[in-house]
Amino acid sequence: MKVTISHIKADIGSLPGHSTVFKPVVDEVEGYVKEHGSSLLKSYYISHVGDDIQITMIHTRGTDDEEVHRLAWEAFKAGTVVAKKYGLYGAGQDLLKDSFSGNVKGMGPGVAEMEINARPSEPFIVFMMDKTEPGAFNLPIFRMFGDPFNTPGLVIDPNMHEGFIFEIWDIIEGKKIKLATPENTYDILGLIGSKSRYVIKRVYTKKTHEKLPDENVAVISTDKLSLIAGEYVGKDDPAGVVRIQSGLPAAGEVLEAFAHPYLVSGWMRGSFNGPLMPVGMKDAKMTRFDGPPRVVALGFVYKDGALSGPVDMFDDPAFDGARRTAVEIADYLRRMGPFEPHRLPEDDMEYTSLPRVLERHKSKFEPIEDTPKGKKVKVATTDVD
Ligand SMILES: O=P(O)(O)OC[C@H]1O[C@](O)(COP(=O)(O)O)[C@@H](O)[C@@H]1O
Ligand SMILES: [Mg+2]
Repeated sequence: MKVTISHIKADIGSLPGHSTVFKPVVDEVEGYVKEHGSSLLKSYYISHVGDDIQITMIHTRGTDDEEVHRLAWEAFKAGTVVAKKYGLYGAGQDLLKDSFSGNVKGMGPGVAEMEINARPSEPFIVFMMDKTEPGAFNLPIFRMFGDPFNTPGLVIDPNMHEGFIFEIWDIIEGKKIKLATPENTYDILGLIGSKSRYVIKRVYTKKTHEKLPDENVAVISTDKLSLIAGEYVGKDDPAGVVRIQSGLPAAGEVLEAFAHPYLVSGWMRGSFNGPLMPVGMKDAKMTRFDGPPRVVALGFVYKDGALSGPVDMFDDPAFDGARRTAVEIADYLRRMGPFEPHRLPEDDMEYTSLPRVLERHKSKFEPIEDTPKGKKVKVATTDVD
C-alpha cells in the first residue's frame, strides 16, 4: 500500500523573541488541521521545536499534493491570525507570499515528504532542527547511511552491506546528482562537506532503486528562505524523515549520529557556528545566544492509516553527555564574539543582514598602491606517475 509522509513546518510567530512557540497558536494550527484535514489525511501529528511549528501528515495523495499543501498553508495562516492578536514576534514570518499557489515550496514553509510502499511494520523518525540550515543534516545522514563506525549494520547486516544512494542538491545553482556508497564515499564527502551549498536531499536503497526509483528511505527539507526572499528572513530551520529497521539503519544507529554535537551554521541571527544539541521536547526552546541550535527526534510507527507514537527519542539521560559537550563547546565559542570561525565566513554572511551594515562604508575604501591585488587562485594539481 502506497502512503505519503508529508512533513511541513514554519515559524509563524514566537515568544519572547525567537525562543519558542505559543500554545494558543499551536492549538489554532492543530484545530485547523483537525477540522479541515479529515477528508484528506489518514493521520497527523503537530509538534514544535524552538519557534517552528511542525505538521507531520500521513495520506495517500502523493508528494506535492495541492490540497495537502494548501491545508498546511491555511493552518499556518490561521495560526498567524492568533500570533498577531497576541503581538507575537515575527508573526507570519515564514509565509513569504500573500496567497497560496498550488504548492508551499518556494513560499516559505519547509517541506520534507516521501511517497513509500509501507512495509508491514513501518517505523520512522522525524528529526526537527531549529536555528540552523538544511546542510546541518549532511553529517548525521551520511553517518547513518554511509559510515560503518556509526552504523555497524553496514558491515554486519547483509541487507545493508551493498550500501545506499545519496541524492545531493546544489542549492545555489539548482542542480542535483546521485552518488552511491561505498564506491563514491570520498566524492560524496567532497561535496557535502560544503554544507551551505551541497545538501543531501534523499537517500535510496540500491536494492529497490532500479525497480522503484522514487522509493526513498530518508528525505530532508532543503528550502533556503534567503534564496526565496532575496534577503535574510531567519534561518532555514530544516526537518527530515528517516525510515528505520529491516535493511535500514536501526533506531539506535540513526540516533547515534547525533551523539557527538558537531558544529552547524545558524544560531544567533543565522550568522554563527555552534554545536547541535540533541534534546527532548521539554528542552526544545532556544535560550542562550538564541540557541544553541537544537534537534528533536520523534519516533513513529505507521500501520493501516494510523500513526502510533511519538516517542521523544532524545529525552533520555543517554544523551546527557552530548548535551554537556554542546554546552562546553558553546562556552568556548562564545568567547570569540564576532570573530570567525565562531562567526560564519564572509561568503555565508552575504545571506545575512551584514551587507546592509557594510554598504555605507563601501565608497570610502581607497586603493593601496604597489600592493598585489589578492584574487582567488586555483591550485594546480600535479600528475603522479
Ligand atoms: O532582527 P530581528 O527581527 O530581531 O531578528 C533576529 C532574529 O533572527 C533569528 O536569527 C531568527 O531565528 P529563526 O531562523 O529560528 O527564525 C534569531 O536568532 C534572531 O533573534
Ligand atoms: Mg526557527
